[in-house]
Amino acid sequence: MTTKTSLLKVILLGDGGVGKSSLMNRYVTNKFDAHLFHTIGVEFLNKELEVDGHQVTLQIWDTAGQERFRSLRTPFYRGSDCCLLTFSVDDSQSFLNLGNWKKEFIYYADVKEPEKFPFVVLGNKLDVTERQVSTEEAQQWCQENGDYPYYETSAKDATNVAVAFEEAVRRVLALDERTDHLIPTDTVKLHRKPRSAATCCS
Ligand SMILES: Nc1nc2c(ncn2[C@@H]2O[C@H](COP(=O)(O)OP(=O)(O)OP(=O)(O)O)[C@@H](O)[C@H]2O)c(=O)[nH]1
Repeated sequence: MTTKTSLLKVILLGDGGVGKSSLMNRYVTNKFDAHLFHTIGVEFLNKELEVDGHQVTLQIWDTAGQERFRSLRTPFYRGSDCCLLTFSVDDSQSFLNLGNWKKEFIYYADVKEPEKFPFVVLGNKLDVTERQVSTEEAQQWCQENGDYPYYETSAKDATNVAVAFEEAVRRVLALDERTDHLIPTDTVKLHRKPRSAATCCS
């Protein structure tokens, strides 16, 4: 019997500097770089995992948060199975911008039923001492905007990073059986390259 693996595309969106690349790198390579450059365009990494008995190849797309790279990132929104809306708990503006990121995603990904789409919200840089966004206000935003799961993460010390990505997978798997994503595992090695050649650098 051939084991089946679901190929899921998850995209990280949020303001420049909130830690999207760091979250992806922490999750996939378990490393943290305190001196990352801004992402230009989009890049992705794959991670294989098992969630509740399902084999999954998670394709994590990391996008450039800076406005000047908007046209380089939006073409990659389509086909996303889940969107991780990310802000930094020490940057209130990045929190205020969550709604804009959601709108941008829905528009460019051409989401037909936005109220059903699985968004997960990440409040990153939990390790910092000077917060500008409280847990309560972030939870409230999530509740009022679609009852989204909310995770406070630290890419620096790895707090909640894996559980947040796993929750994203659970949300997608819960939607349907993902039959359109089921591919034999022996074809999945196509996606095992550490970095996509089609991506730009950070
Ligand atoms: N203290 C702390 N710093 C972090 C954390 N995550 C990221 N950083 C730092 O924040 C800076 C920006 O991180 P990036 O991962 O490049 O942010 P980004 O959201 O990908 O930025 P863009 O590529 O411009 O969209 C870097 O100096 C990181 O080292 C964290 O959890 N805690």
